[in-house]
Amino acid sequence: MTDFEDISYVVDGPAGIITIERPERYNAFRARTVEEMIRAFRLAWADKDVRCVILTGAGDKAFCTGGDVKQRAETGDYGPSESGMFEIGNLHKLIRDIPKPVIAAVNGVAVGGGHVLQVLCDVSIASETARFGQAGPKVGSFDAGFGSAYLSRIVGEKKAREIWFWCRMYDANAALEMGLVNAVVPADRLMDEARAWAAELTPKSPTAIRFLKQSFNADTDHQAGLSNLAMSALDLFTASPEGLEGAAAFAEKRTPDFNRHVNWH
Ligand SMILES: CC(C)(COP(=O)(O)OP(=O)(O)OC[C@H]1O[C@@H](n2cnc3c(N)ncnc32)[C@H](O)[C@@H]1OP(=O)(O)O)[C@@H](O)C(=O)NCCC(=O)NCCSC(=O)CCC(=O)c1ccccc1C(=O)O
Repeated sequence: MTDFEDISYVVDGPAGIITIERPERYNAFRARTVEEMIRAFRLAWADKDVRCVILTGAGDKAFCTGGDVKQRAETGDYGPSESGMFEIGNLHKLIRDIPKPVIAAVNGVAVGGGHVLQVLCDVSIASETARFGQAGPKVGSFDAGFGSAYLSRIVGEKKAREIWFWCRMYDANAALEMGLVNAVVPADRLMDEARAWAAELTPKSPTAIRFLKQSFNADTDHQAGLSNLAMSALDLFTASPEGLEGAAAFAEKRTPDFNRHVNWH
């Protein structure tokens, strides 16, 4: 496919490889990026030769840094898309619903909505240089759906709350220790390792894997409802003065001032 602008999609043996191609924005996504990823995942779903998907980012700095905060500071949204929608929730559901394993090849920083993407992948392989974390409370955003609920299934409630409330960054070994990733390899071996994991799937029964994936998902599928609610809440929050202050502060490279928004009910 050559008509992608923000991503690339290539089929390499049994793997459909989706690469976010916005290194100048640390592979942050805008509405168009999300829409293109959805198209690529659908191509991978329909292709009988593709046995798994590898999701990665261009360059050696970032896997994905979530929503494009500069775009949000400029226009108050994540920019135009063909559908007119910002379909991040549909992308999350697609990563879960595609009946083939999705491997995150985390080549750099995975933060905010970018971290949520790697959390939702079936397995994650990290380069030694990868870093992980959530940033919502720093930039006027949050993911109260899969990004928090499913994360706590992976690392446990205490750790998930630490990750979200304190917005710290964790290195690849810390991520491995807390079960956030499956393996850590030197940066120059990352894609070979991801391809090797993909090749190992080839002789396995695709139908058994499909049933297994659906079975794992069934246990947390109720979180899709939570995710819908969270997206609606986030739409309101990001347009609020508090949400806008977070994005503006990031774009202006200053500390946000949330003090006047303290408002407990
Ligand atoms: C990632 C950093 C920690 C890296 O720090 P550092 O190594 O010091 O590099 P920098 O100099 O900061 O960054 C280099 C360069 O990249 C630009 N950049 C980085 N991140 C972004 C971004 N997200 N958007 C736009 N641009 C970005 C940065 O400005 C620099 O450019 P220069 O031109 O050189 O100045 C650090 O960069 C950092 O903390 N980044 C911000 C991370 C962040 O806050 N991400 C967004 C979190 S909110 C979110 O993702 C919402 C997602 C979403 O929309 C959503 C909605 C509804 C439900 C769910 C979701 C969801 O979960 O996805």
